[in-house]
Amino acid sequence: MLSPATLLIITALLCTMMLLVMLSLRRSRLPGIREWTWAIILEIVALGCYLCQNAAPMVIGYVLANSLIALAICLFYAGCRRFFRLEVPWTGMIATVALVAVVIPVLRYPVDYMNLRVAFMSVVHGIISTMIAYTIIKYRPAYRATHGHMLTAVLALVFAIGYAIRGVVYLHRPDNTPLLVDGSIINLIFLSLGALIMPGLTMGAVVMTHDTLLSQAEAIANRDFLTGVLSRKAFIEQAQREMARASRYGRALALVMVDIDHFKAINDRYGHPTGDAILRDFALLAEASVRDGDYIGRLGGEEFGILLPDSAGPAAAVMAERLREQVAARRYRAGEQIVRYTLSAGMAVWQPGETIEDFVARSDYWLYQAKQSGRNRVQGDPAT
Ligand SMILES: Nc1nc2c(ncn2[C@@H]2O[C@H](COP(=O)(O)OP(=O)(O)OP(=O)(O)O)[C@@H](O)[C@H]2O)c(=O)[nH]1
Repeated sequence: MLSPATLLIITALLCTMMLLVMLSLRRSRLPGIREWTWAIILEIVALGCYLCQNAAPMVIGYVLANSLIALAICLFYAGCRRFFRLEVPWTGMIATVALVAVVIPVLRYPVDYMNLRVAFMSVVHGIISTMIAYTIIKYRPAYRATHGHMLTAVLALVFAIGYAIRGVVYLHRPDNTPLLVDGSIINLIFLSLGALIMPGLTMGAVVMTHDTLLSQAEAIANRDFLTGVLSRKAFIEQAQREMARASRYGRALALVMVDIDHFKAINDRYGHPTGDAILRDFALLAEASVRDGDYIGRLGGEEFGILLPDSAGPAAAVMAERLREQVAARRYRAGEQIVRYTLSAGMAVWQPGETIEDFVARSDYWLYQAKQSGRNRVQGDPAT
């Protein structure tokens, strides 16, 4: 049968493995990793102190061990707050650890109120585990699947409930056998719960970190770094998905190609950084001008694509013309100077069976025509 001491040794090994995984994530520089790393280090040290309970001075086996355990769970909570870029309530956390450091010796000397100590520590763990679960559920990203976050929150809740039960059970425990000696099944179950909390939560933190890193990598791959609109690759992929949808449901789909006029001259006259700022300015104007569900992508230097699902020619022409007018009326302030710019646009409505290359080429053709006939205008296929 597993003894309490063996359980603690296994936990310490588990924590060490989770520490190595956590250390491997430090390079990501995500907030929260440092606090989570310290939490697991302190947990390992606390387990060492517990194991020495019979050999070491009482202050190490009881006061230091419990204070470190409390500090570890507080630091894990701090890591969660930092992960979501929230303020960390350091004062409350220091007060909690100080309370543990005071209450534990009071419940140990001169009379050993062991069951009361266990109940007290269970309350501390239960409250902080609930706060961890609440923080993760409340602040998890709303715009994507968050299985890793939910896993961690559910784990924290399970631990909170387990600690609540443990507190109640130990308050009603008839004998006062020390936990490290008590080989009863109920003690082993509760010890396992306490032993698993830090490696379990750390595993959840690792999954949340991976999830965040993956979504950051996706954003980098799919977004144009200068303007924040879709990259060329992501825009073309989206256009292909919308073409399939238009084909399946017999819906309209329009593509407007936009090119800022005489952009080279803007760069030459005001400098490259101002040219960059104009590209960002245009992207902001375009984003404000399209409907939810439309897509904007930067296809090359100063060329953008706007994809309008469920829009036939007239609706797309109205949108393109409105954007052209807004840009022509725009006075962009760059330091002391006011920069004015215009755009040319070519528009095409997707024809069933048409490939993405032909669709883009048709819009490009009309963009070329708009440039040739004097710029600052929108042109499109007369059939649309
Ligand atoms: N500032 C800035 N300039 C860029 C960027 N990408 C491309 N360009 C510049 O955009 C300019 C495009 O010039 P052209 O292709 O001659 O086109 P244009 O001057 O806009 O002339 P038309 O399109 O015929 O009206 C080039 O000078 C590129 O160096 C960028 O990311 N930032």
